[in-house]
Amino acid sequence: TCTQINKNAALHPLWQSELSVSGGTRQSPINIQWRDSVYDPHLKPLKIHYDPTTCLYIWNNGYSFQVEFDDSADKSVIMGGPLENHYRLKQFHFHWGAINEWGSEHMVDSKVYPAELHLVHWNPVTSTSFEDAVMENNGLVVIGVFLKLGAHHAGLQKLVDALPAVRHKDAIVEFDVFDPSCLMPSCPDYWTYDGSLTTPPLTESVTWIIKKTPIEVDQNQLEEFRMLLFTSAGEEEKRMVDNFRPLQPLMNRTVRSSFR
Ligand SMILES: NS(=O)(=O)c1cccc(F)c1
Ligand SMILES: [Zn+2]
Repeated sequence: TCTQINKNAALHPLWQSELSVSGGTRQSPINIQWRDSVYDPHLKPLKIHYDPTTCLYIWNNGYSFQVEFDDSADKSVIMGGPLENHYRLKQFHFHWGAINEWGSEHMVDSKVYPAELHLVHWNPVTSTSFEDAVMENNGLVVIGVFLKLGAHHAGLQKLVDALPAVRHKDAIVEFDVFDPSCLMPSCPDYWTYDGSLTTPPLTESVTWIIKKTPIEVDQNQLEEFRMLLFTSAGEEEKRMVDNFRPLQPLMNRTVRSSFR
């Protein structure tokens, strides 16, 4: 069952510290109850300007595959939405399940998706580096996009084609021009709430922006994610699946929506 898997996910070495993060009041991910979210008319449209030439490389960090960007200038930035200033794109990565029945970190009315994309940005106005921003209140903004099973996603395929080259933990391959805007749904609607990183250090420094509408990817593309490995070359192979954190308590938080 889903809870059983969640427990397994929580016991994965990565999240062993999971059980020890006490005192957290704004942990992620959460289940977004649509009817409890509050429409906020002051929320602006999210503005996204990614420069495809800032894309650097793709690598397997042992719990996901991650695409890193050159964040030494304000070239790939987001602004607007709930944000007071602009934030720089640092990296994006995914979370997914062993089968299509689960895999996302956030849920909407307890509906779970087979995978979830996270685009990670940091605040260059209040921090001098991504590493600093990780420790800053509202130092980070992560845009979450749900993936659902459906049509082939041509933009994603360029990423999928690079995955065999980063099958093992710590593998890295140059990944040149890529515009992650192609992974964004066209619908502007989103929810936003204050939360945390969903992997260690689990710091409570994230303004989450969760897109309401999923993007569609096909079965073959999801299966390519599941062929990655948690393990390094030479170790006994462990498939990289179920790399999501279990739901965390909402506690004293309100989820705002940009749409009625
Ligand atoms: N999964 S996540 O909360 O987006 C995340 C985890 C760790 C580091 C980071 F920059 C983002
Ligand atoms: Zn993530």
